[in-house]
Parts: sequence; structure tokens; C-alpha cells
Amino acid sequence: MLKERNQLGMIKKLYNTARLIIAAVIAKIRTLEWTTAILQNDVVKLGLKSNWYGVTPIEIARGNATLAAWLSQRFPQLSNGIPGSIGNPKNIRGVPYSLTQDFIAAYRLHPLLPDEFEVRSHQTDELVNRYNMKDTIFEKAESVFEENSMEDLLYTFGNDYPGAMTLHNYPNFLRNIDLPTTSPHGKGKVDMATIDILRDRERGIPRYNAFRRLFHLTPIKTFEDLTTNPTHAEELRHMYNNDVEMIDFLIGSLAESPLPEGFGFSDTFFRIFSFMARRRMETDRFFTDDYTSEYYTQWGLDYIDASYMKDILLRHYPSLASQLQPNVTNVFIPWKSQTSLDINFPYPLY
Ligand code: HEM
Repeated sequence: MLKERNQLGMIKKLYNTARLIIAAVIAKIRTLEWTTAILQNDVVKLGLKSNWYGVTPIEIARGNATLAAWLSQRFPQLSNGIPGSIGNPKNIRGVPYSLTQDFIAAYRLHPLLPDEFEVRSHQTDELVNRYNMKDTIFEKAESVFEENSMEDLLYTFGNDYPGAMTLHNYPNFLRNIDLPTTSPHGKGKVDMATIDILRDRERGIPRYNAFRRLFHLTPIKTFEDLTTNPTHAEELRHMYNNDVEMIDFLIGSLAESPLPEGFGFSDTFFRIFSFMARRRMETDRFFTDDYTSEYYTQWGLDYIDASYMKDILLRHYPSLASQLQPNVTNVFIPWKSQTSLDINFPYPLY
């Protein structure tokens, strides 16, 4: 009896330790790889690296030794990443953590979705299947995996570009989407483009300009302050009755132009992303006080450190090796576009 209970305890411990390790690998991949693929900007990369590993003053000073010395004296905590760094205990900043509705509003990235896609062979790049997105969602998703090999799907998604986060780019299939009976709405057709705006309004998300003020960003005064595209400015003036204060958060963010260099979405979205990216880790005891070998095991900490998404893909699908050559460093950036070795992956090295 006692033996069985001990065994059960061991199994539970093994399960929970594995869960912690996998959650940390996912958090690391999201911080250092996914986000740096959609925000391909050196300063952002450095910021995200600082969240996980910390940054050294010499990296920030881009090799300038005098500035680096001053930085390390003035900001001794600089080189602390969140996970495991001494001096970074759990910090809720006086507010219990939750994913805010504002973050959810900034995550309404539906324009990233295409209306159709082509599955291509990972061996020959030949067309294998062509799909309309509407035929691949909800209960129909499983058939895509039955009709294609996992290697071909990974190769396809590894090389496809997402849609641009901009006005007039909402996927058509979502504008008249057939919800399954299992959806909280029940069966029926909905227009997700409308719902995205409606939900933000009913949840009290500040309008675009109010949001910018709350984030200490300069509010816009005219439609031309928002976008360099005169057609968009005119359309928005008409839609919002010439009142910039009425522009919805999502619409303002989709209209924003020009975007900072390398950004896949607006600077306004970015503010809440970068804020939450840090906060969701620094409020978690397992990424702060308890990111230790006692909870993770030393094997686990080393495994997290050594694992990037590419390692995971190759571990499970070794036959992708010829597509995932050393020049493919970040698998969230189309593989074929990475033609030369990026020594700055996953963060810039100065
Ligand atoms: C085929 C792909 C997708 C479909 C069919 C889909 C559909 C939906 C549906 C039906 C809702 C609920 C709408 C409601 O409030 O009534 C929703 C919400 C949402 N979707 Fe998507 N979506 C897809 C992909 C994505 C992607 C790729 C992202 C972001 C990367 C995303 C972000 C969100 C967010 C942030 C919400 C709001 C969640 C909440 O209210 O808590 N969706 N989506």
C-alpha cells in the first residue's frame, strides 16, 4: 500500500515537473522566437532577450566600453532576465495579475489569417493540396491532418507568410463564418469583423486615442496623424463622423502607419504586448523565486536553455533536416527567406 502511494507520488512529481519544463520552453519560444519574428527590430529583440536572459551593458552600449561601464554602475540590475535571476523575485506590483481585456483586444490578430493556403511537399515543394480556410476550421480541422503528412504541413506553415495587420485585409471567411454547435454562440453564421469591434466596445476597451493617453503615448489630433495613407484617412473621417476620439482601438491600430521598422503590427499594440510579455513572467513564482533546480531539476533547466523551436521540430521530425539547414535560425520566419546565417539570432549580439 505504502509502496503504491510512493509510486503514485513519484508519478505525480514526474508529471508536474515535466509540465513546468514544457511551460517554460513554450514561454521561452514565445518570448525569444515568435515575438521577434513578428517584431523584427533590433531594439525589440534586445528588450525581449532582457526579459528572458537579461542583457549585458556592453550589448546595450553596442560595444562602447565607457558607456557600458556607466550603465553597469548606474543600472546594476540590467543583466537580470526574469527567469531565475537573483534580484528578480516574484513581483505583482501591488496588483493581482490577470490577462487584461486590453491585452485580449490587442491580440485580435485575425487579419494574419489567409483565406486560402496550399500545402506543399517538404521534399519537392510540389503542390499537394489546396484549401479554403473555411474548409479547415472547427470540426473540419482534423481532416487536414489526415490528408497531409505532418512534415508537409510544418514545411508549408514554416514557409507561408501571414496576412498584414492593416485595414481592408480582414479574411473573408471570417466575415461569414459558420459556427459549430459546440460554440458558445450555438450554431449559426457570424461576422467576426463586426464581433471584434463589438466585443471591445461591450468590454469597455478604451477607444484608440483614450488608450494612447492611458499608455502615455501622444494622442492623435487629426486623421492624418494616424495614417500616411490619404484614402484611409478620408474613409476613417467619414466612418467616425470627423471625430478622432471615436476611432475604435482595433481600427486605429490597423490604420496606424508608418509602422516602426520591422514591426508586423502597430506601435500601439506593441506597447501592451511588451508590457504583458514581461508582466506575465514576473508575476509567476515559477519564472521567478522558484525557477530553480529544486522545482525544475538541473536537467530541466539545461533542457529549457538548450531548446528552441527548431530543436523541437527536428527532434520529432528528423526528416525536415534538409529544409532546416543551419541558416534557418528562427523557424517562425519563412524558412526559405533565411538564406544566410543570422548571427544575431535570437537576439542581436553587439
Ligand atoms: C481559423 C482561425 C480562427 C477562427 C475560426 C477564429 C474565430 C474566433 C471566434 C469565433 C472568436 C469568438 C468571438 C466572440 O467573442 O464571439 C474569436 C475570438 C478571438 N480570437 Fe480568433 N479565430 C481564429 C484565429 C485567431 C488567431 C490566429 C488569433 C490571434 C493570433 C485570434 C485571436 C482571437 C482573440 C484575441 C479573440 C478574443 C478572445 C476573447 O474574447 O477572450 N484568433 N476568434
